[in-house]
Order: sequence, then C-alpha cells, then structure tokens
Amino acid sequence: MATEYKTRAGQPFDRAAFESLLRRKVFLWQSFEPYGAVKGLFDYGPPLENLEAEVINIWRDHFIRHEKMMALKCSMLTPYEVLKTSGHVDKFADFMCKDPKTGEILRSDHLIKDVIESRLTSDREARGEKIEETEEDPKLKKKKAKAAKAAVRLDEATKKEYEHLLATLDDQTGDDMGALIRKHDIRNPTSGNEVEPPVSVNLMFQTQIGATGKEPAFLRPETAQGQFLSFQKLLEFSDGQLPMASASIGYSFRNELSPRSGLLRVREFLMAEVEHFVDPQSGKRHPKFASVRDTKLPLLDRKTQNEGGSTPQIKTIGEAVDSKLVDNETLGYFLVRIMLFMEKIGIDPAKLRFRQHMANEMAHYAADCWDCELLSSYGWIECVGCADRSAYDLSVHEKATGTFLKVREPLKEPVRVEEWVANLDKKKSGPRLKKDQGKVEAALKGLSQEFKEKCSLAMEKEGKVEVPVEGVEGGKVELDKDIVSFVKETRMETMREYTPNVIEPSFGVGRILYSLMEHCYWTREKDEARSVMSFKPTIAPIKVLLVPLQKDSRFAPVLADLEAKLDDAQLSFKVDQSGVSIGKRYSRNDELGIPFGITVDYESLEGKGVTLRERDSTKQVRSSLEEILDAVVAMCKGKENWESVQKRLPAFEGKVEEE
Ligand SMILES: Nc1ncnc2c1ncn2[C@@H]1O[C@H](COP(=O)(O)OP(=O)(O)OP(=O)(O)O)[C@@H](O)[C@H]1O
Repeated sequence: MATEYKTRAGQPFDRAAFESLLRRKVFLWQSFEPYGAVKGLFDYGPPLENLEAEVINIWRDHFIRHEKMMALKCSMLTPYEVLKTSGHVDKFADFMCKDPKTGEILRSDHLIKDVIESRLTSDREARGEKIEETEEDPKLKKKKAKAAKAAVRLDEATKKEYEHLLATLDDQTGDDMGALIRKHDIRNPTSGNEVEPPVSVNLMFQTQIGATGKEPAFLRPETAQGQFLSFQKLLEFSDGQLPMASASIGYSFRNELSPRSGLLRVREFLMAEVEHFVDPQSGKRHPKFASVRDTKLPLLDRKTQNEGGSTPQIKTIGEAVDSKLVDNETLGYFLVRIMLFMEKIGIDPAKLRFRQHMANEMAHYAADCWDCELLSSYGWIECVGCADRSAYDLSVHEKATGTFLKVREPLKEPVRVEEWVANLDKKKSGPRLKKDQGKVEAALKGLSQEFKEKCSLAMEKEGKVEVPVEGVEGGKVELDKDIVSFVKETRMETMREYTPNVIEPSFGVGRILYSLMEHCYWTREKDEARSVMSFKPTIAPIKVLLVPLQKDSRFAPVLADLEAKLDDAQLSFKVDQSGVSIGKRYSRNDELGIPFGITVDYESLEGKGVTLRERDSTKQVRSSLEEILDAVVAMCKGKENWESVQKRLPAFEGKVEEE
C-alpha cells in the first residue's frame, strides 16, 4: 500500500533531497568506496557517529542504569557448537529465489511484496487515485498521467486478495511463498524472467578460530547467546535473586541476501539487547508494572493482521495484559519502556506502532512477540523485536553441555518427593562403555520418569534395556542389569530448581538512527527550500554553533572564553568563522542539526552579552554570556526547554539575520 509519508512539518518527503543532505554533510556513505563499495556495509561520518553515541548514552541510562541491568560485553566470534545448539545453524535462514537466466538472487518475501505492491500502485493509478501529495509538481503530474495510461486496473476480488496477501506475508513458509509465486505469476521485476522456487539460505558468516580449521565458528548474528552462556555469573552477581536482567551493546553480522534501503538492511550492525530472566511460576509479573499500567500504546494485533487490517488499536498496557492480548506483565512493561525510550530520543510518536508476530513468524518456542515498528519513507520497519523466548535457550545449552543453567531456591517447607532414578555402577560400566561413559551418564539423567519406570520393568523381565544416547554410534546403547539399575527412591526436597524464562527486547541501532533522521528532517520554505535536522538538544551530535559577527581578530578573546566554558560544561561545539553571512552560516549548520547558535558581536566586546538563536524557531534571546551558557547547558541536559528560556531571558531586539 502506498504510504503517504510526510516530514514532521507535514510536507511530502523528498528522499533524494534527504539522501543528498546525508551525503553532503557526511553522515554516512557506503564502505570501501574507492574499491567500488560493498553492498550492505556503511561507514558513519562525524555527525552520525556522534548521534549514535548520544542515542547509546540515553539507551544505557534508560535501560541499564534505570532498570539496574547488568551490562556485559561478550565475544563476537562464536564457536560452531554454540550456534548449532541454539538452532541458528539449522534455522537462521531466509528464503531466496534465483533468476536462472541472470543469476540474480532475490529474497522471496521481498520479491512478492515488491511485485504485489507495484500491481496495487498501478491499480490505484488506473483508478486515478491520488498517491502522493506532490501533485502540484508539473513534472510529476505529467509522469503520473503517463503512468495512469499504462496502469493496469485489478478486479475487486484480486485487489482484496493482494491486500490480504501483503498483510499476512510474514506468516508464510517457504512452500507457501513458492505457491504464491506460481499462482500470481510473480517474476523478477528487473528481467521479467520466471524465478526458481524458494530455497532456504543460512545468513551467518562462517569462519574458523585458529589456523587448523578444526574449530569452525561464526560471527554472531545476535548478542543473546553470549548473555545466556554467562547466566551463572549473572546469577551470582545478582545474589541469586530473580528477576534479573543483562544488557549488551555490540556488533552482529548477517549475510543478508539482498541488502537494501540504506541502513535498514545491512550486513554488520550495532545491536542493544536485553535478556530479562524471570521465574515462570511468578506469572511473569513485573515489580514496576503498576507504574506503567495506564500508558497507552498503539497495538496492531495478530487477529487484525489476519483479517487484512493494518490499523493499530490504542490501548493501555493494563488493558492489553489483563485481556491476554499481550502475554504477560514483563513483556508489557518492556513495550512501554521501549516507547518511552523512542520518545526520549525524538522519534515521532505518530510514526511508531507495536505489531504482534503472526503464528508462523514467531520462533516455535516463543510465547509471544511484538515488534516496535517505525514508519519511514520505506514503510513500517521493525526496529526493536520484543520476544518472550520462554526457557528455550538456557534449556538447550544445559542439555548440550551438562552445565547447570537453572536457579536453585530454598523451599518454604520441605516436600516429600518419590521418583525413579537410574544408578550406574561406574566401576563396572567404565571398562565397557569407555569413551561413551559420560554421554551415557548424561542420557540416563535426562530420561523422563515415565521412561525410567518402563526401564525398571524391562530390566526385571529381560535383564537389559536400550537407552537413547546422543553422540554415540547408532544413537542408542544397550545396558544390562550388571551395570545399571532403575529404582524408586523417596527423599525430602528442600530446594526448588527451575529454568528461568527470558523476555528479550532486541534493538537494531542503525534502523533506529535512520528512522530518527527521517523523523527529524524537514525543510524551511523560503525563496528556496532549506533543510533542517531537528535533533533534540539532548541527542544532537553538535550542541552549539559559535558565530562571530564577522571575521575580526577582536572577537578572539570572547570566543576563547566561550570555548573554554563550553568545554568545561562538556558540550560539543563548532566555530564557524568563515566569511559568509551569518544567515548562511546558520542555515548550513541547521542541516547538521545544531540546536543552538551563539553570536558574538561588537556589543559583546563591551561586555553587553551575546545572542542565542534556537534552530527550529530561529528566534533569538540576548543576555550575559553566563546566563546564555547556563540556559544552553540546561537545555542540552534536558533540564529546561526553549519556551521557558524565552520566558526568562529578554528577546533579541536587533535585526534577526536569516537567509
Ligand atoms: N540486516 C539488518 N540490518 C539492520 N538491522 C537489522 C538487520 N537485521 C535485524 N536488524 C535489527 O535487529 C533487531 C533484532 O533482530 P531480529 O532478529 O528480531 O530481526 P529480524 O526479525 O531478523 O529482522 P527482519 O525480519 O527485518 O530481517 C531488529 O529489530 C532490527 O532492528
């Protein structure tokens, strides 16, 4: 569906102009440009690198400090076995279709989405529907009229089917997508060729540790596994108390099949992930849920999507959790905290929604999953995944390694427990089982009560049993009554052991930064459009612009004083002493999103203060250097806003020189 994407000032968004600003002001560029650039890899220039640092600072404060999370830094290089156990080796894949004639590789869901969306656009053009608000542009008008002539009108049933298909695309398996491609004659849009059926391709970058090749490894595709494998240390650090949470900020790598949409789909990206461990018997309640209960969120649920809808309902998180729309309090608490974080950094609340995962989209072990999606000129994009991963990860790693990854908690009252146990006579079994001894021991421990009871009966009857054992030849071992016995034992239990469940908010920092830049971008309509990046003062990459009225060495002492004071206040600043007019200097720095400009003029030399200009309103106030600096520091630390500064400091009465 065509999204009428507008800037914060309500203007049609001009992506070409926006991208040109990003290039001109060196926010980012494709990596290794002199060698022809590599798709899906980007370098950040000073404005974006600083913006990222500011956003990360707020993330650390909002999550790690405020929620008392345990920050971790885990290795990016990950042994094969870890990711085999987690399921990534077998399942971390996307479906791709190959164009057999050109060799082009296309991601199956993107291919379907692009073709179906373009058919729907063509249908709207054929119906003469207005697609974007750029109708006034005569060139575009002409282009549209031409497109409308060539456009293909769909019948109502097909149109409905296409709309439903797009709303439910995330729910399709590889086979489903193959069937859709055949049914709707979906071809490679660039060549017009038919494509081969979807095949699954793993997205991890494989490598090896050491030179022998004996230790295969991957660059991690997420930071989570390192956090799970640090579980015991985390539990020790939190004095054995749950709930507890770890957090990690670091790079992840995915060999995306068709990187596109700039920073939205790249092959190397910064993630900020939280693993919140909770006792499942607590009903996954959150101690601070009451403080967020009445917060309203835009929630697009699974049912609405299944019916082809895309409009979220506004509900309080209290209502959503009470009605079980959101599975539990902890998940609900994090959805609210994610939204508050987004608002804190300056994301437009009208361009944010939470979308529930469809049944097939969710990992098989997940209890519930919601994505925080942000609207950009590319449509709604997942920027944070918030999943309830249940006990899956800790359980599989415990099973694979034999490491205890549970919580042990004293019971209020001892409980009498009757259970079947398998007793292995190690003296006798050692020489017979040899290297398999450990594996058999682990397998016997893992047998269910039911299976152990059956084994005891079989032993009595036949004197031997067959037990499944992972990692041995044939996958099973025959054991006779000489070396193993199955008996029912009664004991008093004083401790409870359980595997915590994990709620995981997972942030893609690059996607958030890109959306944020689009949300902050607008143009000042004057003789010609001038672009502005309205970054909040708290996150702006550079906080202050220092502009002497003219190139004149007499300004040097006041500038030096200002610089020292800004430095003392730990505020980043830029001095623009170039010969061009003040207005031009302001406007070219508006493109960098510098929120405040301090102008030093001849009156400043007589101790009559300096002028402070605010980027978005272009309004100015004048006061003593100390008062202006106090105001700037307060606004950059988020302690005061421009409205209140304007009330307490006199407006600048002189000529406001804007280009
Ligand atoms: N290729 C990528 N480029 C940039 N950010 C990404 C990429 N893949 C994932 N992310 C970010 O990491 C977050 C968590 O990853 P997750 O595994 O949930 O994503 P995903 O469901 O695989 O994303 P998608 O379906 O868009 O590929 C996402 O919400 C997103 O912000």
